[in-house]
Amino acid sequence: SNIRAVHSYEKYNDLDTINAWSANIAAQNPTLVSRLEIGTSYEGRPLYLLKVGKSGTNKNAVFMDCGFHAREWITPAFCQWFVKEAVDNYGSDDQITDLLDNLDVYVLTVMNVDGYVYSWNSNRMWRKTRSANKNSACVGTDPNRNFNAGWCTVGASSNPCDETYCGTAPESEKESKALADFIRANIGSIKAYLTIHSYSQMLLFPYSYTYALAKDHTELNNVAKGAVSALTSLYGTKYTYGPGGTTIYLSSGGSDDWAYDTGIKYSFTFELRDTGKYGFILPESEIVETCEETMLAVKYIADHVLNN
Ligand SMILES: NS(=O)(=O)N[C@@H](Cc1ccccc1)C(=O)O
Ligand SMILES: [Zn+2]
Repeated sequence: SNIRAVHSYEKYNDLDTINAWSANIAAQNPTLVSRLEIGTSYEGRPLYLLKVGKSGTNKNAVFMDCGFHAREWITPAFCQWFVKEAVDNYGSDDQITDLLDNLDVYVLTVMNVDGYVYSWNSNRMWRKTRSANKNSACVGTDPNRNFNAGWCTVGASSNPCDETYCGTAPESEKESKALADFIRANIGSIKAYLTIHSYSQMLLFPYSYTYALAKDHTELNNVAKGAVSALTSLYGTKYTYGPGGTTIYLSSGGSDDWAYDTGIKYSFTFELRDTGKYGFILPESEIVETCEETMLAVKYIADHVLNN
């Protein structure tokens, strides 16, 4: 039908509503927001990237994505919240104004668009992409096992029927390749990579594909510590933080490890609310609090990037 759902920041929005929202927020804030397409998905849907920041030349940037895993609906909700907060508070909130004057924030609101649509229409617990696998009836690749970082060595499966299927090769998925191509093309300016997942209430950083400490471990650990205390200060939500391998589990092919090894020092994975009571099916009543507290952590990291 041609009836368009009304967008709300306090509800989960389907992909059509999100795409209408991203077109509108760019059109209504032409000096702060522009929308570009960085590729198309397996099923042919556009991958829209929002560029948020005062227009200027050779600014540094932060890249943030949401919706890697289809069922993690709180994450696109947070990416939308971030953009809304940025445009609503630019000019009034000093931290936001400083941030957007000096940094661009690239926001990929939904990375796994096909999976997200499938989780709305067919299987709420879907995780992977929706690409066909040769010689298998099983569908999809885990996009967070599909990057060129220790690819398919630990914590990933070469069985297309598994939830952590690594794909046929690094960046085998059109969505992974589009993201990696954009970052490679802008590697000189992108100083931070934030990938937003749920659930567990954790702030993770490289590595997940090995227990070896990242060369920047001490700094990343200190930034994570500060970001988590900023987050916790609002509603008391408890987060743990540390390298992915020891904090959650060993896993390879993750986008954060790939971004870090590609030269983006400030690479973090957020695992938003909750710790398992509702899990991926976080009630809409928790969207606002989750977004508000996560904003504090993201602003803390962006501030560190700006001042280092
Ligand atoms: N969001 S989640 O529940 O799927 N957990 C993540 C955990 C994770 C986070 C960062 C790098 C690798 C793995 C996952 O991809 O398994
Ligand atoms: Zn995830």
